[in-house]
Amino acid sequence: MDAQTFAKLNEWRNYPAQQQPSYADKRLLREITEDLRTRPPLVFAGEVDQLTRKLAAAAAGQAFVLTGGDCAETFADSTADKIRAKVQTILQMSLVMSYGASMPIVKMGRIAGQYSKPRSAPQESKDGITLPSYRGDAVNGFAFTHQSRQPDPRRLLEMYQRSATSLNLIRAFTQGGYADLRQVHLWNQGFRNNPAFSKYETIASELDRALRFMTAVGADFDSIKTVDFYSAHESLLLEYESAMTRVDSRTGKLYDTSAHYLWIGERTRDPESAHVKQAMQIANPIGVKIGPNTSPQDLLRLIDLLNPEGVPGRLSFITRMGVGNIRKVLPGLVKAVEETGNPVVWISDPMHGNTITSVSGYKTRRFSDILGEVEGFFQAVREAGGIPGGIHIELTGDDVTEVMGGSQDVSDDALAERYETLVDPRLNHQQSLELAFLLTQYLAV
Ligand SMILES: O=C[C@H](O)[C@H](O)COP(=O)(O)O
Ligand SMILES: C=C(OP(=O)(O)O)C(=O)O
Ligand SMILES: [Mn+2]
Repeated sequence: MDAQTFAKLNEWRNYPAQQQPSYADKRLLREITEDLRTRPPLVFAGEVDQLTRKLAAAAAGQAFVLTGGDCAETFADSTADKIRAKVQTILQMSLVMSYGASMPIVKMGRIAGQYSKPRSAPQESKDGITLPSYRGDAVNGFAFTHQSRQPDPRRLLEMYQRSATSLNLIRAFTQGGYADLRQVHLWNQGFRNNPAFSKYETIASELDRALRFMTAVGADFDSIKTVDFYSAHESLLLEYESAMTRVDSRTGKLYDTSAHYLWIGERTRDPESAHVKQAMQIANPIGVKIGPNTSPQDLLRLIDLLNPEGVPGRLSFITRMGVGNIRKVLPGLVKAVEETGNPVVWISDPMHGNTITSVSGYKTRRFSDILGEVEGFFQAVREAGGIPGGIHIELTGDDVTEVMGGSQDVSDDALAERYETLVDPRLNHQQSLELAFLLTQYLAV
C-alpha cells in the first residue's frame, strides 16, 4: 500500500469516534486487527460496484430497495435455520413488492456482520449492580456479569468468522436455485392462513395469475432462479472496518470488504466524526441514518463530504423520524436535497423512531406506527419532489412476539411469549409479509 493510500485508510483516527468499545488490552486489539488485515475479503469490489448501480436505479425510481434483518445479530443465532428463514422472508417480501411496484427490488440483509450496537446509555444497572451496556456480540457478552460485559477484541475475529460462514450460506441459497420464483411463490401460499389475507386476496391472486401466465407462455424460470443478495451492517467498530478495508487492484480505490453496503448510525453521523471520515475514503455505497433533529444543512454537508461528485447510488439517506414527525420534518429535508440535484436514495426506516416501552416493560413498537411512518414517508418524499427509493426494517423469519399488533394482533401480554431480541424488537415472519402486501399500495403509482 502506498503512503497516500495508507494515510487515507487511517484518516479517521484524527477525529473523535463515538460509541467505540474501550479495550483493556490494546496489544491484543492490535494483534487481532493485524490478523484481520491478512484475511480474505468477505465481499468483492465488483459486487459492490454492481450494488451501487442498482442503488442508482433506485435513486431514479427504476428499482426499490428492501433491507431487512436483525437489529443485532448474535453469534449463537447465526445458524443455518435462522439465516434461511430470514433470507426466505426477504425473498418472499420482495416477490410481493416487485409485483406491486412493477420494478426490480434490490435485496439487502442486515446480515453477515450486524454484530455491533450503539447504545443510548454506556452502562446498565440491575439490582444495584452497574455494568457496561451490551454493545453487540462483536464487542461483549449479553450475560449480566462483570466478565461477560468487558469488551474483548477476540470477538472481532469471531465476527469475521460468523460473517464469512453466513455469507457463504447466503451465496449458496441465492445462487443455487433456492430463490426460484416458483418456490418463493409457493412459500407465499402460507400467508393464505393469515387473518389479514382477505385484505390482500386480490393482489395475491393477481400475482398467482401472473406466474401462471409466465408458465403458460414458456417463461424460462430456470434462467432467473438466482438472485443478487447484498450484505449490509452499521459501520460502527472502526478498528474492524478499517482492518477489512482493501485496495481494489483494478482501480487502486479502497473498499471496505466486510459488507457490500455500510451505513452510519444516527448517533455517529456528525460530519466531523471519525465514522463519516472513514466512509469518505471507501468506495462502497453508504447510508446515513437521519432522525427528527436533522437539519437541511446537515444533509448538504454530508452530501459534500460523502458524495461530492454526485455518483448515483453512492449515498442514501435512511429516514427514521417516528410516525409523529415524518410528515413535519421530511418534506423540508427532501426539498433542500433535491434542489442540489445530487442523486440520493431516500430510504424509510420506520422502526427506530417508533420505539416504546410497553406497559409490561418490553422495548417494543406498534405495527400501526410502523405502517403510519411508511405511509408518511411516501407522501412526504413525493410531495417534496423526491423519489421514495426503499425501506429498511428489522425483521426475523421466526414467529417471535416483539412488535405489537399486526393482523395476528400481538398484544402487550403476548410479548412475553417469544421475546428473543437482545436489543430492538423485530417484525416476525407474518408481520413482515403483511408489511410487504401493504407496501404494494404505495409502490403502485
Ligand atoms: O438499534 C438501535 C440502537 O442501537 C438501539 O435502539 C439503542 O437502544 P438503547 O436505547 O436500548 O441503547
Ligand atoms: C442503531 C440503529 O439505528 P439508528 O442509528 O437509526 O438509531 C439500527 O439500525 O439498529
Ligand atoms: Mn435497532
